[in-house]
Amino acid sequence: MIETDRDRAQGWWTAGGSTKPGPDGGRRDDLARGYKTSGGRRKGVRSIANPSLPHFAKSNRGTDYVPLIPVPKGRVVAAGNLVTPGLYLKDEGNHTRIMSGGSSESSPFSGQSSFSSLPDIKDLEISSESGCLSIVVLGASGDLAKKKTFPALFHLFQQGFLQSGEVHIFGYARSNLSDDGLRERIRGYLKGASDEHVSQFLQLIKYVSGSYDSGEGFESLNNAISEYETSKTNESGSSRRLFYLALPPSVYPSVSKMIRSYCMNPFVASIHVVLSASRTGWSRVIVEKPFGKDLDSAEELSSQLGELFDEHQLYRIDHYLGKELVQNLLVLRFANRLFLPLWNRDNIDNVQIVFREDFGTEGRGGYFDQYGIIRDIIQNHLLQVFCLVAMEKPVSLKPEHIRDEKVKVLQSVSPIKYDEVVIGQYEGYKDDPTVPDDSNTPTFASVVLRVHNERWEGVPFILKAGKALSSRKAEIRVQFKDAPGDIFRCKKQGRNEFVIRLQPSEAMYMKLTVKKPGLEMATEQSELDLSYGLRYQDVKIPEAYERLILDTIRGDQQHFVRRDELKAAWEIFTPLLHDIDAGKLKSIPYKPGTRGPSEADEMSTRMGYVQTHGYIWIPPTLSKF
Ligand SMILES: NC(=O)C1=CN([C@@H]2O[C@H](COP(=O)(O)OP(=O)(O)OC[C@H]3O[C@@H](n4cnc5c(N)ncnc54)[C@H](OP(=O)(O)O)[C@@H]3O)[C@@H](O)[C@H]2O)C=CC1
Ligand SMILES: O=C1O[C@H](COP(=O)(O)O)[C@@H](O)[C@H](O)[C@H]1O
Repeated sequence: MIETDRDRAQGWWTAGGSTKPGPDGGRRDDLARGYKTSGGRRKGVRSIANPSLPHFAKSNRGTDYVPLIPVPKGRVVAAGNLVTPGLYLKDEGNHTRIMSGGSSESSPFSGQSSFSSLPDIKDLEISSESGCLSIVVLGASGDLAKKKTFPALFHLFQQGFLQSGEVHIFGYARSNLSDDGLRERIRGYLKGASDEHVSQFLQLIKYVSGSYDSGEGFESLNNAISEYETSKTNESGSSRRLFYLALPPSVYPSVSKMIRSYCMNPFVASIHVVLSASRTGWSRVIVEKPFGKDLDSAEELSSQLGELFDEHQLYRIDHYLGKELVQNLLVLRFANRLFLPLWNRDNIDNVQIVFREDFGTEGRGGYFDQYGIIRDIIQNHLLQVFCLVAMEKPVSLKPEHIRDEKVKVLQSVSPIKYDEVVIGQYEGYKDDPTVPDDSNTPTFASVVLRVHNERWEGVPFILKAGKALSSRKAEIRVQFKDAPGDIFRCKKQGRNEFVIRLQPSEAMYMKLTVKKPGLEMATEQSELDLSYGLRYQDVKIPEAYERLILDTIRGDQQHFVRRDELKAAWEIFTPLLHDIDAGKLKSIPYKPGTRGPSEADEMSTRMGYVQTHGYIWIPPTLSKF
């Protein structure tokens, strides 16, 4: 990409790069990012006097230190204008050079160690939790935005996490809408509050219309953001800018380039320099799934986004990671002595992670047919849950420590065996006019993952998802082995199962064998039951999106998918997906409103799953006590 007018106007300058000099002596990757460089070799920045300035942070991407010196629009950069101690910008007509008065020996570019005592870039960002906040919803006219994104923002507003005085929300899309037009579209989705409260929230929203690939719209968007910032702080740019891409993935690359070129907080950029302590803030981008269709396309998308943003600026959302009981998994596993010695191949026979929906693709057939249930649910939502069930204990709760462990367990998954896969398609799916008549796309799949490590060797993890089934639920079912030495002769009644129901009606329960109350010495299946609705009656469980947007504002990436995690996830499923796409595995038809193909239940039995018979759950009630 070539340097844009906006870059010139906003005056982004980098002082280095890592690849070949570009045509003007700048480096190619800097040009690709839309920055203007100060020289092919790090000439202009060699002599920064004070390497311990807190204004530099290292790139997560590599070994380079590439400071960006922003020159906001309207600021006159006179030759020798001092911008920060030891650093100044020298205007050289077409070029601005970053200069300093110090010696080259102390250059921070002479080696990584120069920066070892500097705060991590993330710490710098987390510290800037106050100041005005601009939330930009791209794709504001769409389904996800009105059903999930705006309602989540509204709930945060209701709970005081977004304050009228310091937040503004910008909707951006192609549709020709007025501010009020967008507000009226959203209003009906904002539930559980007075009209007055809803109106207060809606007043925070402004709409900007523009295309997803031209500078004009994004320039208007940036002007609107800057105007708001100026009205709050008398200075454009001193804010936190959050971009939510509620868009089809096909436009991610162009929209990301536009954001990068036109809309970033000009005082804090990717690999950044903060000009003064008062001008802090950040720019972060939330990206929705699907992140690609297979390993290659996902990697291509990751590289495109990686050219534009640092990993710490990218929040790849998987809304299952925002669900209450998914967030509880690590606490359950690692804060309870009870589970520590049991959670392994010696005690656990099999694990099921199940997603069921009692409705079909409902108007989304065109999209769905391109992806199928494995890409839609299993490769992301269920695999994330799988990671939290199967991973080892992280060193700490730092996001990187947790994500390191997730990557490790993904990398330990053996290649999927096709006799451990069942795929199905519900009858009637192809009635959707947007679905081809010969579609083999699965709307149901059950896939066994095997983890080749000391803890899990031999334990099948059955990941099962389906649409148009008999019920709606998502749960994790950990089935334990039989108790050895069956002196009660109760083995046939069923095994211990620990069930974590993610939805609906969040609950966790342990199915176990007890003495049947009464005079006889007989046994039966019962449960230790923690039903959230009963135990936490006054607690409103937050929506996944609400929680994850708040995490992004706080700069906590724990519940977001890291690039290498995504890659490892695609590595597991890509060969299978390619073979399904090529018709090598056929979807078995099943009737809507059933359990899916019976072959899936047969496979679960083959994997060792023993169904409990005659177990009846009596929902607890306090009425008798
Ligand atoms: N706190 C609470 O809310 C509690 C609720 N309960 C309720 O009690 C009921 C029974 O509980 P539970 O035994 O755990 O769950 P279910 O009876 O729903 O399912 C038990 C297991 O059997 C499988 N299964 C069901 N039907 C068949 C079939 N025809 N062939 C093969 N496999 C089958 C299910 O698979 P699949 O997942 O594919 O359906 C699941 O793995 C449920 O409704 C449960 O929600 C129980 C305890 C506490
Ligand atoms: O990501 C998706 O998730 C929904 C199910 O989400 P849930 O929170 O209601 O369980 C699913 O319907 C959709 O197909 C998929 O794209």
